[in-house]
Amino acid sequence: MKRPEPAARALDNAQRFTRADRAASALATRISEIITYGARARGRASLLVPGGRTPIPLFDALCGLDVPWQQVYVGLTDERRVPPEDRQSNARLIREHLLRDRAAAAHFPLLYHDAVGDRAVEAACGAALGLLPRPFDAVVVGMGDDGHIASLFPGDAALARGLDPATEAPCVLTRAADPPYERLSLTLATLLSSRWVALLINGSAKWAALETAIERQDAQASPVYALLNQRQVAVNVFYAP
Ligand SMILES: O=C1O[C@H](COP(=O)(O)O)[C@@H](O)[C@H](O)[C@H]1O
Repeated sequence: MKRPEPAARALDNAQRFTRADRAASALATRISEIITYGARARGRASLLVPGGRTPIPLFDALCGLDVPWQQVYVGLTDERRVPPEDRQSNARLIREHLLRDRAAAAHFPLLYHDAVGDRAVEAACGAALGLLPRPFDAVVVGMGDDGHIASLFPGDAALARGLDPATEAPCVLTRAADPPYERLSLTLATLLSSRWVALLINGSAKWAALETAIERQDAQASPVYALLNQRQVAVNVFYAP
């Protein structure tokens, strides 16, 4: 089967590094340039980042860089439905690894809210996101070995809503199998409302999952395919084995 554009282009143009810390450092430098430019040009800049283990070296590299952080609004691509002090919280991860050193001056609206009812939780997520300048200056997306992006999981009941390019919903509630938490995920349409997008992946298993996604051409089976195979904004893949 012919590899579809623009997904194939994203893979062909991937920036490959020999080590994860080198990929993290190059991505941190690029992000610092983008958000510094955005803050100077428009007064405020926004940066969305994923949770998980992969971006930790990126956060460690980025937090000490010379950026007008007090003009930067940091947000998450997704969150677990747990309070920010919980060990599973992505907000806690961001506070521990990114919002320190120079980056401690950045703004960080929380996606999680202890609202009652699923729609209220989604609405609170959307309201928090509304505090970030749009289009976002830079969005970094992570990916699981199963091809999930943000918290948009294959087989999840909310996946179609999360991938719908026409949705006006900024956030959807989803459910992960492992660990079994309810999640809050930005919809793909929201993730793509950005001036610049990167996909950060480490490890040969994730690269193989990316290639499988492009071969299968099925976003329901591999949500990352929907991220790669769109023409709204180019996806810059940063990869280290
Ligand atoms: O649960 C999550 O998983 C993915 C991938 O995490 P990693 O540990 O394999 O890097 C991440 O992109 C997502 O934001 C996070 O909530």
